[in-house]
Amino acid sequence: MFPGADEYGVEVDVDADEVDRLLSVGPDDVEKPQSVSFSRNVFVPLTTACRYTCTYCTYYDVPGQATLMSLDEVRDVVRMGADAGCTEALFTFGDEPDDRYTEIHRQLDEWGYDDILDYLAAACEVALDEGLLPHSNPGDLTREQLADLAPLNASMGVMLETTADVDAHAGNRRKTPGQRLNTIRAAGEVGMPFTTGILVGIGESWRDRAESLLAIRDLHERYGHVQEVIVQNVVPNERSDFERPSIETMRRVVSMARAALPAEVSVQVPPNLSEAASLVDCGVDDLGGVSPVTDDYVNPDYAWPALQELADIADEAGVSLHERLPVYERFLPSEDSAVGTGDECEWLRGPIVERLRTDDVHGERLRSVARGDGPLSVPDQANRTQS
Ligand SMILES: O=c1nc2n(C[C@H](O)[C@H](O)[C@H](O)CO)c3cc(O)ccc3cc-2c(=O)[nH]1
Ligand SMILES: C[C@H]1O[C@@H](n2cnc3c(N)ncnc32)[C@H](O)[C@@H]1O
Ligand code: MET
Ligand code: SF4
Repeated sequence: MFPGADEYGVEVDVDADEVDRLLSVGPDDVEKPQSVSFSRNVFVPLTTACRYTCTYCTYYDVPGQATLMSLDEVRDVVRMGADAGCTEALFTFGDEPDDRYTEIHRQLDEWGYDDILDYLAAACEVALDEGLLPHSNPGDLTREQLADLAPLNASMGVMLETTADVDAHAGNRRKTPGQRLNTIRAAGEVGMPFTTGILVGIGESWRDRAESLLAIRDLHERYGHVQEVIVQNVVPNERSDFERPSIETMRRVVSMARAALPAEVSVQVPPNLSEAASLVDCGVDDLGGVSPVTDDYVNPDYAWPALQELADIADEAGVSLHERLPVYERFLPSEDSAVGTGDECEWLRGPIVERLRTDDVHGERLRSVARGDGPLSVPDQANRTQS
């Protein structure tokens, strides 16, 4: 069983024969997708405080130096995103800061919030109010924490990273495979469309990669909630000198991911970190969230490609490009229009469905993306006086 799995009572079924099968899979064994998708997002790094210290990470600040965005700042950035035609507010930040971050706890207390997740809920409400669909990745969560955030998120995510016990997660405050798997399972239990993935090049073996992908498949087979699996290559930064995996390595891991996962689960690579055009024929069918207005705060040295570059990636790979919402189509309410009319939706809760159906300029935009009205169509600056 994987490290830490006992502690959380997570049992995942990883078949040894399947691991062996995946170890022999390469680019010739998978089908090329017909199209690739992406989502237009605005990145909201709520806090730079984090209870962990992953050695590959340049995102977090040490206690005493961490920052917390105010809700006014959140509103400014999501509004800018909505005006630029984005559909997604991406809330990704440090895992729930521990007691060492007195500055963060003091500030949250002063603003009247119990903890960072309570504050995240308020930030999601701001994003919805400004016309965007929240996708939150605040790190590891319990089922109760996920259930509290579920009504305010179109989808959520956490990278499994790896099922292996790697030095990159060493130390007494660290990610454990058991806790990550527990988070992915909890998302399934509450019925939350979910993004997860593996980080490639942090000291894991080929066998670990195969096992990680099969662990994700097993949890998806139980709950049906995994919408996409990110195959993310580690990149060096000013804090760490991890070697970037070669393109041959990435082609083989992406092929493995495609061969491991059922067809309804997308395989994503981030186009700012990887040579995406050379990975499409290995099964990549999604380029993730791309922002016209904010940096990738997790990997700030790696700029987002412009929309034209995404079109070029698709062209070079010989597939079409289309824009999607942060939640994949199969989780949307099903009857009639792109976002349905009935009261029943298996996956999305009231505030999200209401946002999708609101009769304003942002609702129009979300519905047009849901209908698949043209890959690169962005309205001219959304006119607020009309909304
Ligand atoms: O800009 C980034 N977006 C990241 N995203 C955003 C992601 O590309 C999109 O939000 C999803 O595709 C949903 O549309 C993540 C989302 C997750 O749920 C989990 C991990 C990541 C990782 C990153 C990342 O490193 N940088
Ligand atoms: C948000 C996600 O970003 C990834 N992440 C963190 N640091 C790096 C890095 N140096 N290179 C690539 N990905 C990274 C982790 O997988 C995390 O879960
Ligand atoms: N801290 C979270 C995690 O590692 C969110 C992404 S990293 C900024 O899962
Ligand atoms: S990757 Fe996430 S959990 Fe790890 S140190 Fe960075 S912010 Fe914290």
